[in-house]
Amino acid sequence: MDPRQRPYRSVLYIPGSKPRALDKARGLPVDAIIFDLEDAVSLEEKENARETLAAALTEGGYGARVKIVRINGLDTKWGRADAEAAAKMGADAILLPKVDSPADLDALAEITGDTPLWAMMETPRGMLNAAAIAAHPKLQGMVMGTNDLAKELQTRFRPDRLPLMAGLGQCLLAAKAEGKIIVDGVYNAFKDADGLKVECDQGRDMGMDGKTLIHPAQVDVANAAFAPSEAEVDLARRQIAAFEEAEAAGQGVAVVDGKIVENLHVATAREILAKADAISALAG
Ligand SMILES: CC(C)(COP(=O)(O)OP(=O)(O)OC[C@H]1O[C@@H](n2cnc3c(N)ncnc32)[C@H](O)[C@@H]1OP(=O)(O)O)[C@@H](O)C(=O)NCCC(=O)NCCSC(=O)C[C@H](O)C(=O)O
Ligand SMILES: [Mg+2]
Repeated sequence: MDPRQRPYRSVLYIPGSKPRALDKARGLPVDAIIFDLEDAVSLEEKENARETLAAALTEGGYGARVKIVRINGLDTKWGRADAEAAAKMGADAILLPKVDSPADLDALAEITGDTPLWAMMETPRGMLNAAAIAAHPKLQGMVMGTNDLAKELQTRFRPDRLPLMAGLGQCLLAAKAEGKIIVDGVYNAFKDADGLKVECDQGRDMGMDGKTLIHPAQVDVANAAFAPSEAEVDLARRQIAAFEEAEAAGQGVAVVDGKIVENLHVATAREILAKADAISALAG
């Protein structure tokens, strides 16, 4: 399936060092997995995690879930070996942390060849260079690293994420301009389903494709928030039908529920139906 057409509602981080979690993910209804060698893995476990992860991916069992390996930065002592190993793990993509500029992706691509790349967007310089990073020919998707970004910006946590909005907006514009996937940052309080829902809804409203997650308990909330609702699907069907009827009558505009429907609304309606179909196909 074209990577842009498939759902990315729930993107779960799994520490590459934890066999139980690596196994559990084989049965979780997530759209994508980030197999992590970076921040979820302690310094003592870095080398072992690479081997544990390679064994889990060789064993397989992750089905249609998109498999993304997050390596350590190339400026760390593990980065190069991670990149070389990740390129042989059969992953769908490799995720580079703390991307500051397209040159960081060039350096990774020299090691990983044709494997598609994803970028962690989590530094002030990365925000400023978001357009150039999104335009990189090997880049498939962006992941917002809101913990690192908050740290670098010295923000305080706010439920409305106002201090992060400039960065989130900048990366969204960049990703959309280049037709790349973009998924939102994690919600750290993994037992707070209500707070997670608020943040997922905010990300969905902004146009994010999905949310990165840190615990299985967060999956259902994200899947629901980033899927088209029944009401949205129903409206999309009615808009398409009304527009086709208007067109047949020689008109360029239809009216549904008191609101105009033009070509561009029909395009959005078709995208909503395509996403709903893709989600049904995954579930089936
Ligand atoms: C947060 C955790 C440390 C909690 O772990 P734990 O106490 O083991 O949780 P539970 O006992 O509730 O776990 C229940 C079962 O679920 C499995 N589990 C837990 N987490 C995951 C997971 N992420 N994926 C798959 N399975 C998971 C446990 O193994 C239990 O299974 P079982 O025993 O068979 O019943 C832990 O959830 C965790 O480590 N989460 C990941 C943390 C992480 O990935 N952090 C790094 C990513 S966040 C980040 O870096 C973002 C970015 O860079 C930024 O800057 O913002
Ligand atoms: Mg980070």
